Amino acid sequence: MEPLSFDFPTDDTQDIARYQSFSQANERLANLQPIDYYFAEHVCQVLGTHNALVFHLAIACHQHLQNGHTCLPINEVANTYLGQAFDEHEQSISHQGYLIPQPHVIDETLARFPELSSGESLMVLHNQHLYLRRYYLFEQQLSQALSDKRAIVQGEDQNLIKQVIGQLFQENHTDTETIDWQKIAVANALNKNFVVIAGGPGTGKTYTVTKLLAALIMLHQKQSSAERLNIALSAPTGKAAQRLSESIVDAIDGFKGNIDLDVLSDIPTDAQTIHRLLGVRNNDVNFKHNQDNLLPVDVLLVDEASMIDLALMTRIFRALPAHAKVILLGDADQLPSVASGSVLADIAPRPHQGYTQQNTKFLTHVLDQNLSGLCAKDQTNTSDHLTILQHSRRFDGQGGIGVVAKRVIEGDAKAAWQRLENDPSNQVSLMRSSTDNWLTSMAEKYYRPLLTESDIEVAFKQLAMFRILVAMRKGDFGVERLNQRIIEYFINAQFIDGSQAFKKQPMYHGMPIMITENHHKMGLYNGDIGLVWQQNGQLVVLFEQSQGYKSVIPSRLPSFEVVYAMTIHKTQGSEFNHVLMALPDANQHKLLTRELLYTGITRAKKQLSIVSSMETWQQGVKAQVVRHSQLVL
Ligand SMILES: Nc1ncnc2c1ncn2[C@@H]1O[C@H](COP(=O)(O)OP(=O)(O)OP(=O)(O)O)[C@@H](O)[C@H]1O
Repeated sequence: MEPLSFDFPTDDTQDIARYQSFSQANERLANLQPIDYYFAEHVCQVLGTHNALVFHLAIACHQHLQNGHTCLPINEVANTYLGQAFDEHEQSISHQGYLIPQPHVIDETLARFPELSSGESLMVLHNQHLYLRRYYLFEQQLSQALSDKRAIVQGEDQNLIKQVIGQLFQENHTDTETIDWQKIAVANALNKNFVVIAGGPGTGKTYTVTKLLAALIMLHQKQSSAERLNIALSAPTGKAAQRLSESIVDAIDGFKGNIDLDVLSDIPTDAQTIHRLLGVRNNDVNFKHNQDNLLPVDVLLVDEASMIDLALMTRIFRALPAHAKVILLGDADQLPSVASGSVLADIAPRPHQGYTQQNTKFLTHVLDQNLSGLCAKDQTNTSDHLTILQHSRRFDGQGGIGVVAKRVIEGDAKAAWQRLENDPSNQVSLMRSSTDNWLTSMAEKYYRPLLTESDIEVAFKQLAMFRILVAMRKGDFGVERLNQRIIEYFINAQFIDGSQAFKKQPMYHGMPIMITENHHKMGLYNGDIGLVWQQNGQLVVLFEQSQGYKSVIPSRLPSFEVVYAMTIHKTQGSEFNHVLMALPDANQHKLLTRELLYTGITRAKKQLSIVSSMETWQQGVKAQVVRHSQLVL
């Protein structure tokens, strides 16, 4: 392929420049990756143009995708420099960058390429946003699938629904003003095939959805054939799937005596990862289940939906039969997925926008309560598919963890900090001692017992007690350094044999590890946690399974790392009794966001310790994750 050259317009703001190669472009544009450059080159080649603006917008579009956005909003990049950078020491410009012009210039230029708006070209222009075609199609397909499924189903037997809900929620509300959001969440899922039940930790998402599954089974039993309703449970990670299974088992136990046993026994308890559900194929990015080979399910429940990116969510919906009902559970305030998109946050707008008149009428009838207050004033902006559970049973109004989490997500850094400084509930505290002090005291208390424990069940319970959470991999408060410091402490204190632990890869009894890549054949996935264990004279690594443990010889493990400390991103879907969150120095706080802090805080069940300066804290609470997309419902 002939390299393209780009003649830049000559004017006061733009030098004449000509890229003959990636390295030339790299001299002018900071943070340019070869893949950004070659994508842009390919776009221009297909469009048959040497236009510098199109070339640079294609670079920006590709870079946006790498940064988690699904598209590039043209108006936001107009009048900004792409790839301009400064040399801080010399206080001079290191990369001149490219000035993206005013919106009307962009519009006029892009209008010369009608194929961009056809949806068929490599880069697609849609509503003033540029996409890579693949992501445009993902967004379009998902929007369509969600709209189809969330439509209110006509002809449901509302009296039967009312009867079933009456059986499941027997408590007599004399106070007709009180809104029971759990009850609304159940009813709201019975007249449509797509719902989101959102809420913070402990708001009863799993409890509610278990009642919902019971309702669906009861309706199915009363309405139709002898065939069982085929319900699948799933979550993005192994850990989250395991927690979902456990919570559903607990909820079922709690319902015994109130709900018929033959209904409860039809509720499945075995959740699997989404990848396993869809069926991973070796050396193939496509799943076994797709539009040509649909999943054999009537109801699909997906937990921890905030972790699911646009591409995976689209693939889930592609693989579903038209009649299947989808229930997404999640906390929309948490960090979005690692890969592109922020699907849950996009489709669960907060505060709730209200319901359509039709849906409000349905809820009012089946719940036998006047719910007109839930009807949206603006009927063009409604969220029939959404219920937000409000009341956390884990964090009652008094506990410090719940209060700090709430203040952080509201953006009130000062109030959150004051609570950290003085918490009457003794749940939250600021660690003011030196790093050596808190690190060794935590390692002594929580991690040292693992070194001498001989019961693997007790060891896994001990490991779930505590975790150090950090924002980054590198730096003094990065994962790598903190893990290394704990190992060094154990060696210096002679709790472990230094000659063993200082080999290239430390390996000793009671060492916790985390898998960092998927290995489908071995059934080990990125984020799975194991314990190195002395067994019959040799070291193996044990992983918890729904029943028993998977044992793997260390030499056969996919890549992994020690996990005394881990990044907040990786803890999504997990919880610990005690969390210590160590935040980097103020000058590294660019990575910190409100959502990151909230996610870290809400991993703690009983105790939360924070290592941070006030300045870092304030900056973190102020910054919010921004993900550009046009996925709205
Ligand atoms: N209506 C209720 N009555 C009694 N107990 C409830 C009710 N709702 C929830 N709970 C209890 O509150 C606890 C938290 O509920 P649940 O696990 O369903 O919350 P969750 O939102 O799924 O939490 P997480 O996000 O942490 O998974 C559980 O012990 C559950 O049994």
